[in-house]
Amino acid sequence: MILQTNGLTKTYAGGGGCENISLELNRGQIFGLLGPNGAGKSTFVKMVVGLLHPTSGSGQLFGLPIGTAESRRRLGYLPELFRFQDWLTGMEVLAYHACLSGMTMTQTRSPHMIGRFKEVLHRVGIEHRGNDRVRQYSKGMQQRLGIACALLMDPELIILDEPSSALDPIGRHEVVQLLESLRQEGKTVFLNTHLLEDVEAVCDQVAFLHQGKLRAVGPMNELLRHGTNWEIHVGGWFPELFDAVSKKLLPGLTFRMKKSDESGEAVLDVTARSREQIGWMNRVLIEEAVTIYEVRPVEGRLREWFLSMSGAQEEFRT
Ligand SMILES: Nc1ncnc2c1ncn2[C@@H]1O[C@H](COP(=O)(O)OP(=O)(O)OP(=O)(O)O)[C@@H](O)[C@H]1O
Repeated sequence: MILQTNGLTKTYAGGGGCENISLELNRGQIFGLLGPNGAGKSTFVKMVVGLLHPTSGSGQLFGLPIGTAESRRRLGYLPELFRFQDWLTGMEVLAYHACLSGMTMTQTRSPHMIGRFKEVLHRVGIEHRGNDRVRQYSKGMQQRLGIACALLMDPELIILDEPSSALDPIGRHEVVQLLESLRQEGKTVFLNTHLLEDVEAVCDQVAFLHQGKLRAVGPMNELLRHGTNWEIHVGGWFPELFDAVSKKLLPGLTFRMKKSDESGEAVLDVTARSREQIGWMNRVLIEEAVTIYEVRPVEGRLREWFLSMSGAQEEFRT
């Protein structure tokens, strides 16, 4: 096991933080931690890398207590809000990070290390800018440099907090490819991100944080299979029913009209947290004298899952 946390909790003075997080991360996995803004994702990661002291709970990295220098030796980390010394060149930033990892300046000037700096810059696609100062980099290039810093010492575990937030679609695609190549090399990756397409493309395991609490964790295929999206084909539908039905729904249960025609036949696209909620939806429809012709699950997508887990109460009308 690479990472294990037991009831990890951080409570900030003004509230917020995260509560009682127990997670396990196995070697070779790409793990995606999802959640809306302010859910507590960065707080969790900061405790794991030793930047924040937990209020309670514990964790082990490589079997060593989190927060210790020893537990960090095999770890590469890209913080969410990174700021580099913008008067340094990309190569110099990497040399500085090598020194932070325990090397001397003389060692960073060895042909081996110069080669390594060029290699990681190449890996993130900015090798041609290595001798330019960081202040001349775009935000996306700085983010790429941050990923290069995380990979620099060839860590076994790479923790990336929002690695693609400043990248254009090509850059994001390249990050997904990079993550896949890291997995092929047997590395383990922990990813905090809002970019659901990236998570869908690459993660094996997904956890969902909401208001500081862990709401779900498991293999992505399994979580999506527990399908949150259903189609209900009905008869006897008329537009005024939309509000009547909406008023009776439970948190996490939402629907939109997918199709409807003048004869009163309609297809409702329903997002639910559980099968029981679909039972409730059927009951509500029957109470409104709607005829149900067919109820069937639709293969889930991460976006729908994310919205239903967040308890999004938005209803869409088409
Ligand atoms: N240093 C701090 N002091 C006080 N409260 C904080 C601090 N850092 C974060 N918080 C609060 O803790 C909660 C979780 O914040 P955190 O940054 O961990 O969330 P997040 O899921 O990473 O959000 P985002 O996706 O927006 O980066 C929020 O309510 C936030 O306001």
